[in-house]
Amino acid sequence: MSLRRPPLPRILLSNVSCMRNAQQILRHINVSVHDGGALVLTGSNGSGKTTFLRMLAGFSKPSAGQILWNGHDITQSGIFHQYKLQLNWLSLKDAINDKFTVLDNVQWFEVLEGKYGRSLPAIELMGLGRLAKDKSRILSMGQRKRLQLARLLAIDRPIWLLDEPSVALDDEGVKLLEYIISEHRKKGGIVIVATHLPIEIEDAMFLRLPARFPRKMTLTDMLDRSDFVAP
Ligand SMILES: Nc1ncnc2c1ncn2[C@@H]1O[C@H](COP(=O)(O)OP(=O)(O)OP(=O)(O)O)[C@@H](O)[C@H]1O
Repeated sequence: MSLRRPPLPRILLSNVSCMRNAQQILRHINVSVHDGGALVLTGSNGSGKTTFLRMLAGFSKPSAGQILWNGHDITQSGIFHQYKLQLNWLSLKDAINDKFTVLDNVQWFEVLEGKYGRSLPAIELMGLGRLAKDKSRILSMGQRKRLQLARLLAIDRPIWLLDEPSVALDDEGVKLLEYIISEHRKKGGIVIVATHLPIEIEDAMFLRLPARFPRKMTLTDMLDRSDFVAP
């Protein structure tokens, strides 16, 4: 009988902690993500969701523990060089040049990636086809977000790191976001999302980061606690 080893997770966080300005933001995080997997980060404002994504993107390093990609520590320079080519980062800063057309704002990234022909279909899928030749400065907030999502599709890298991707999207936009996440995962892509808003992602793992500054207990909290005895 041959015993097959379980496949190595594509991404593994092993006992990862992160400090910012001498303050502990993330503490002892252990999580693994396989191809086709999705991880949803939730938690209150300031709990460290963006910090988590930035660490995965390599913008900051863990203060303890390791982030492994294919079993290799991403902070090693040779590995990081290959790892960063796998990443597609979507943040609240949209990096849209208002003077460029909608199409140019997607195509420019696609060309840098050495790819061709994906931008217009992506823009159309995201419902911006009619605006493709317009200057990006006329876009609404939700349309700007759709443009960012079109970029994800045009660049087409395997690991998506999405910081609040549904902010400013209408219901149809959220459905499109859910659709492209699902299609990406079917191809073996990985999606890691920080969000406050509900996004339907099938079989996603959820990681709720604890509040960094828990609010003070109110009288109601105290009365709700079964072990609380009034003085
Ligand atoms: N550059 C920095 N230097 C020092 N502290 C920082 C820095 N960036 C973020 N922080 C702190 O790290 C903590 C976590 O911030 P982070 O942006 O990761 O939270 P978040 O969960 O994404 O919050 P939100 O839900 O508001 O987007 C916050 O207390 C914040 O003040």
